[in-house]
Amino acid sequence: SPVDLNALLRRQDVDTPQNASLPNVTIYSTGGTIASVGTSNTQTIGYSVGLGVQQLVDAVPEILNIANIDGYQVSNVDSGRINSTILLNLTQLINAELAKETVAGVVITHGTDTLEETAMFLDLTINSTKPVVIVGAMRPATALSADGPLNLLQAVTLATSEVARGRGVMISLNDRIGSALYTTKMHANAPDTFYATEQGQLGFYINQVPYFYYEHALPTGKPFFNISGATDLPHVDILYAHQQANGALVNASYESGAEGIVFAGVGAGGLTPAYSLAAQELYNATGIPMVASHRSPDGFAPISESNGWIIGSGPLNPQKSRVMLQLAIEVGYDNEKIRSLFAGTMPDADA
Ligand SMILES: NC(=O)C[C@H](N)C(=O)O
Repeated sequence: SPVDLNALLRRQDVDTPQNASLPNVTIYSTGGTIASVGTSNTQTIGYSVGLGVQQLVDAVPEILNIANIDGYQVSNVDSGRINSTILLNLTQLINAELAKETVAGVVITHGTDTLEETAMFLDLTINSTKPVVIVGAMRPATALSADGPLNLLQAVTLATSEVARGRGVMISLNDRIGSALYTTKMHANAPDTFYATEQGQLGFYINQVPYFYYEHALPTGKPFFNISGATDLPHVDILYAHQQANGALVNASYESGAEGIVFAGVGAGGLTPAYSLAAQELYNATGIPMVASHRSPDGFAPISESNGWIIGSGPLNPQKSRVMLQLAIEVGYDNEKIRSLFAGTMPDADA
């Protein structure tokens, strides 16, 4: 492995009793509000990350009735600080862990702000049908009505569940189970923040038991990228479209090293005039892939014809499109292949 995992990571043998009749679940702790502490039990903003994976498990002894737990402290940061190194470590560790016959599934604890990006990245790079569950919280561990402990209990339960297999990476929070491709953070503060877009939720917990609405299924066109040799991920920026957006940002992005650009377009992926002009000029000069997504949380940016220079993101939102584009560039897709990749996610696609 190109990344020296032993140097970067400290395996924490979470000290829990082992019960041979229970399944084994490994928890990867990265930080976020679920691992945060405030100065009082009423503080729900301005708290800091501080708890390790052992403390997260200690707070919910009920978990030990469900699974034997092993854990890694992969990072302990606000999710705005998650980077390619952490992502690559996570996917390499998890792929190795899930290859072990003894492991039933894994849970990743994560800040909610960028949780959907990590979920998308893992979903496209983990090669296993075992459950992979990413979970967070909106209230710090010290708050009255902290949501982390029950969310963690549900996530571990899901990771042991036979019916959760073959569904890709699942985002689990506040009783809901959603897919990595179609779940997005909708509220900046409230505990009930993760909602699926048009494509719908996968399932729900009733008395902490996961129920799925549909038989095993994966989102249409969900690819797998083998990036086991990657040491970094390509620089891809997102430019937000709005009235009178500044076209100079397009070149600034390229000049600072972007290998691809995603636009959070207006409506169904509209770039607005100055972005459009600058982006087409940049494309003519460099050929770097540019993807038009939609700043509206739901809907589709149509995939353009193969002779068009811009590639529609289909249903994927800008942050998920960025992850998809980074991975496609990393494995060497050309622009036509990238176009087919996004086209594949459209309902009814036969691209
Ligand atoms: N609720 C949260 O976890 C938010 C936190 N700022 C994070 O994303 O790390």
